[in-house]
Amino acid sequence: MEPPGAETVVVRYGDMSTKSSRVRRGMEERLVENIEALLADRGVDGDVERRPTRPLVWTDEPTAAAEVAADAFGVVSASPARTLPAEPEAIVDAMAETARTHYDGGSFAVDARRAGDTFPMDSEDLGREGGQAIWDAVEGDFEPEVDLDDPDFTVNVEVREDAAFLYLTEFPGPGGLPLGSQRPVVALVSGGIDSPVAVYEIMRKGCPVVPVYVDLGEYGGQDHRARAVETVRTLGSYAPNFREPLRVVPGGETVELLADSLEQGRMLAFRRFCLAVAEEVALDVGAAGIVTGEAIGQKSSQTTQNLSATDPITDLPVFRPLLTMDKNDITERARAIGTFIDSTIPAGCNRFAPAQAETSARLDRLREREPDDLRERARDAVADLELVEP
Ligand SMILES: Nc1ncnc2c1ncn2[C@@H]1O[C@H](COP(=O)(O)OP(=O)(O)OP(=O)(O)O)[C@@H](O)[C@H]1O
Repeated sequence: MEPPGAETVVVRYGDMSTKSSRVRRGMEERLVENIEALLADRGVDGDVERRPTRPLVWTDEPTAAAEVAADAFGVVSASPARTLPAEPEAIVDAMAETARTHYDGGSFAVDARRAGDTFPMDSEDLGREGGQAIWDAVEGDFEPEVDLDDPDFTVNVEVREDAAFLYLTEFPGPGGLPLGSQRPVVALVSGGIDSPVAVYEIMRKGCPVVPVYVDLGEYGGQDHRARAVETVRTLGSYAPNFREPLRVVPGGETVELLADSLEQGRMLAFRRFCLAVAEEVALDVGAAGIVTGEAIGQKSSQTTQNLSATDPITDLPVFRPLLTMDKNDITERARAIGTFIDSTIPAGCNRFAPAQAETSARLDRLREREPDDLRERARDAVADLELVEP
């Protein structure tokens, strides 16, 4: 719902506001570019204006533009709004007009906020005057009731030094930092439920992502790969100006070798191979680290002991945004961001996991058992990777 005369979107951000003014300015510019790219990608008109603390989108489609802006990383919320002079009379009149258009009975409230000290009224008085104006505007047709705690209808106003913004709805955003405000990372995407959520979470913190899928050959198959491609496509819709093709790295030969030669430690040797692959790609693209979808104890291969045995294959930091999350919460997140359906494409792959899972691997034993040339294998596989545009 938008107020009559709405012609803008008020964009609010969170963590960026704690930065120094120089850093914040850079991030605001980044955020503006990202919102512009999202609007263009989704075919919604809008001109984004960088303003201190509140970027605006000038648009003929405020509700659609607010929904798009609320998908930008860094944004806490976005509201389709009407811009008004920062003057009590103009604001109170617009509140009454908004109520005449949208109020259809029940309780109501005015939520007024004020920044700066040039406005000649405090927010409580503005709320009271606006409430009275709304009451007068609708009492002929309804029996209005004021309820400040749980109203059916709320008219919000944010008064700033140079303008006021009247709005009825807030679309929640992901929070975090604007994409591109951190160095890129390489993400290992298997297309399961977890790794796409990990990618989303690291993007939410500002890191552009180079996605990598290790093809399992006979142990994977077209559908296993399709899950990765589809989830990367969905994730790309949040990052149109940072979209990277999926790097599909042929791992079939190594997976077969591990399946034939290792019972104990097979999964962990494969995980180490994946990390070595990711490191090769990271060196190539200048990425600052590697992202996986692992969470402590979610699978036998993901005990803290096992994680400590896989990481030493790489010198890069391994980022695990889901480390302490529970499966239910991860699944809920996957549904919310739209990757869940893709992740549940039946992959029908052959069983690579050993009958007896290892939960407390020792690095020295793992090194003895795994092929000596795991790194070279990773290097060779990366040399043969295929770029797949999702
Ligand atoms: N074939 C693969 N290609 C790329 N990365 C992979 C692959 N298999 C596993 N990974 C990485 O290792 C992590 C743990 O792997 P695991 O086998 O436990 O996950 P999964 O169930 O296949 O997928 P997910 O963790 O995405 O739900 C994944 O989150 C992912 O980051």
